[in-house]
Amino acid sequence: MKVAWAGSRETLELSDRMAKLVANDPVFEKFTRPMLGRKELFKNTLRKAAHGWKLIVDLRLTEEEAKWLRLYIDEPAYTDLHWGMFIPAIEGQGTEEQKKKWLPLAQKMKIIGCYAQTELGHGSNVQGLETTATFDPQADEFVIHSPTLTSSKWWPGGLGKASTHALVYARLIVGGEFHGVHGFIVQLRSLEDHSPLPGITVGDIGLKFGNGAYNTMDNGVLRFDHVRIPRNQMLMRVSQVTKEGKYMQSDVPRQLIYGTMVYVRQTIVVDASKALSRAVCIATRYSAVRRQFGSRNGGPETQVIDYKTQQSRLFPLLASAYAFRFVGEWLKWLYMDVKQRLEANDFSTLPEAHACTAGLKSLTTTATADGIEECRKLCGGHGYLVSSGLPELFAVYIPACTYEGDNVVLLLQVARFIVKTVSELGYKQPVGTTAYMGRVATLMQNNCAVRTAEDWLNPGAIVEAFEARAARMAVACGRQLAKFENPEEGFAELASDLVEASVAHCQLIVVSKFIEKLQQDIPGKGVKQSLEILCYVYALFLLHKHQGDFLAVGYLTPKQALLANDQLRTLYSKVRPNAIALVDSFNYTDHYLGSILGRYDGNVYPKLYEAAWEDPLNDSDVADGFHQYVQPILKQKLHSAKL
Ligand SMILES: CCCCCCCCCCCCCCCCCCCCC/C=C/C(=O)SCCNC(=O)CCNC(=O)[C@H](O)C(C)(C)COP(=O)(O)OP(=O)(O)OC[C@H]1O[C@@H](n2cnc3c(N)ncnc32)[C@H](O)[C@@H]1OP(=O)(O)O
Ligand SMILES: Cc1cc2nc3c(=O)[nH]c(=O)nc-3n(C[C@H](O)[C@H](O)[C@H](O)COP(=O)(O)OP(=O)(O)OC[C@H]3O[C@@H](n4cnc5c(N)ncnc54)[C@H](O)[C@@H]3O)c2cc1C
Repeated sequence: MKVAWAGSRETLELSDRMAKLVANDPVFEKFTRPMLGRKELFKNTLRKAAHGWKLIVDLRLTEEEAKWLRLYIDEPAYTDLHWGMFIPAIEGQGTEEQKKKWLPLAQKMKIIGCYAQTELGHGSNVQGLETTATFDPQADEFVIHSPTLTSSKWWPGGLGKASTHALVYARLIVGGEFHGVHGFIVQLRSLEDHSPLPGITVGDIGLKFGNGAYNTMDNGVLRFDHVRIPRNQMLMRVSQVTKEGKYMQSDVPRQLIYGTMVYVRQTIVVDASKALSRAVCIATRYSAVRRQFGSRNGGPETQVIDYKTQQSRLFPLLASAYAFRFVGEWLKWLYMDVKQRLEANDFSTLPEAHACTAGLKSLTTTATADGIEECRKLCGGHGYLVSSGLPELFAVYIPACTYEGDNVVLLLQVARFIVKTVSELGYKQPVGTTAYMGRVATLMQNNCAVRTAEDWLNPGAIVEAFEARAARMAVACGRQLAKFENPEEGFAELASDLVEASVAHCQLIVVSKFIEKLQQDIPGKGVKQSLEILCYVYALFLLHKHQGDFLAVGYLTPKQALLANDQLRTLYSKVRPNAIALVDSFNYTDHYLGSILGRYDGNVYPKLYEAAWEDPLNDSDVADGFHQYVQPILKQKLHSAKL
């Protein structure tokens, strides 16, 4: 199962090597992180990033190894935005000449870049950005300016203190005409002494949610006062401005300017399974250690993992972690395919890639953020201790529901794609993830054939149920929209229903990709069978949770919904014997898990007890401040017993 989770034996060995490298290096210690003040915390992150980079250079790590190293270091740093957004943006939107100039500098870390798109006033609405880039043909330069307070760049990671350069998204003005938002490489700080260049005001935006957590990152604010950059620092693959001041659009679609977001959304889906599996690993191991009630004749109490309620909350999350792992693998493939096509100027699959990355980013991050919090509750009171690892994991993870596109805004993008597909059904055969809509007549007509709980153990029955639900919800939205004279007004009015239809479509993708994965050759005794059980748990859990949808569209009867739930209970009993093995298969070191509750050796209580004494409050028996603030109250002489 370790191999199945990792993807291959080579990846398992490689990731294991990187995990151990990090776990055994004292520089990457992270247990004191929540106790550190902001300055200390940030300096420590700089130290870790420098040490990480040194290892990459000294050990000549490959890109793949460096990515695993970053994962196991487990600390957001400015380097994420440099490698994860600044470099990919130049790769995707720069001309060959621009790539030749900027990529070697960035890849050798001679410059440090960030991705400065969001502003104080606008994040989701990219076309609403206010920063301007006005072309001055006399000087052959762009003038970058922040005309209002709300145009201040706000949020970019790495901008606050570390970056020397930024990829700034600004409204292009040529000859007094606006040409929409484009990307510009702007130097922010001196390469000599790191001080801000003239016309640049830059700093950190302040503390964020939770202790430690995302506060290792210097999310920044940036303002420009008529800052001049050479013309060739506008990324010009999509459109060009000539020396003479002529704006030219190439054949490349304008949406390619959003290409970096598509890339990162894809990586976020892959990462969702890592964050969720980590929380699930902690909660599962601890649920086997923890015992409450049920002692008979002086025997041991019941392990909480044996309670059906614990299983019905925990096992769907375990199954979701595996489901997200496999859909992430598929999405990576889809992205690589689109990337190759884009390089060959084939843009036909870009809308599908946008809809899939946006929808799956939204679906998996929402489920993961909620899942981490559920795991905290599954660990009872001890889950609330920082030493459980869950509070910091939650605090660091939840912004994923907002960054790279607010999850609701992204589902509305999926809705546009679905509605368009439905409206074109008469004359255009849908392909890819919407191919099922080509069978819409059958899906609208056929009803579920399940008669017994065992009938639900059938991939065909499951896929058809999810297809029928998604198709019927999409068609219902299409019919409702048709009643509006103005389609945009209709879209705004029906937004909540459209979001639900998008969720149904995305859940169908995850379920189908899990089932497709099981059609592959999966070596290892019992591995495929265990994955099949998890796949059914994932699908039937969703079906149970959203049974209202399946019933409302008239595909299922209440009896069939009840049978699905009966089958789910049986499946939980099948997961139980292998639950610990299924989380051990993630192959996480204790360092990476960062949790006393999730320790591999299960030695939870002695370690919790020991850790309590390490809290600074326990440095002395009498706390600082006692004599000043508590003792006077204790010694106070009141005239009356009543206050
Ligand atoms: C420590 C030691 C380390 C050592 C070093 C080791 C190094 C190793 C390597 C490490 C690598 C690390 C990797 C880490 C990964 C990165 C970490 C991530 C951290 C997160 C940081 C966060 C960053 C951000 O948040 S950046 C800002 C993101 N912002 C958004 O997402 C904004 C959301 N809004 C939008 O996307 C748009 O504005 C939108 C889509 C909502 C609306 O846009 P619009 O212009 O108004 O468009 P619209 O009219 O609706 O649609 C027009 C048309 O275009 C289509 N469309 C829209 N978007 C896209 C798209 N992206 N692609 C393609 N097509 C798109 C849309 O569908 C419409 O189509 P039609 O209907 O056909 O016209
Ligand atoms: C930790 C973190 C790191 C970040 N890093 C970066 C970075 O490196 N670079 C960068 O450029 N940006 C970064 N961002 C910014 C991030 O991309 C934006 O915050 C994000 O895109 C959401 O935009 P917003 O803040 O404008 O939200 P808003 O759009 O203001 O959202 C507020 C509410 O309005 C709703 N809403 C908005 N529009 C609609 C609509 N059309 N229909 C229905 N509901 C709507 C949303 O659902 C949400 O509930 C980061 C943000 C965070 C939290």
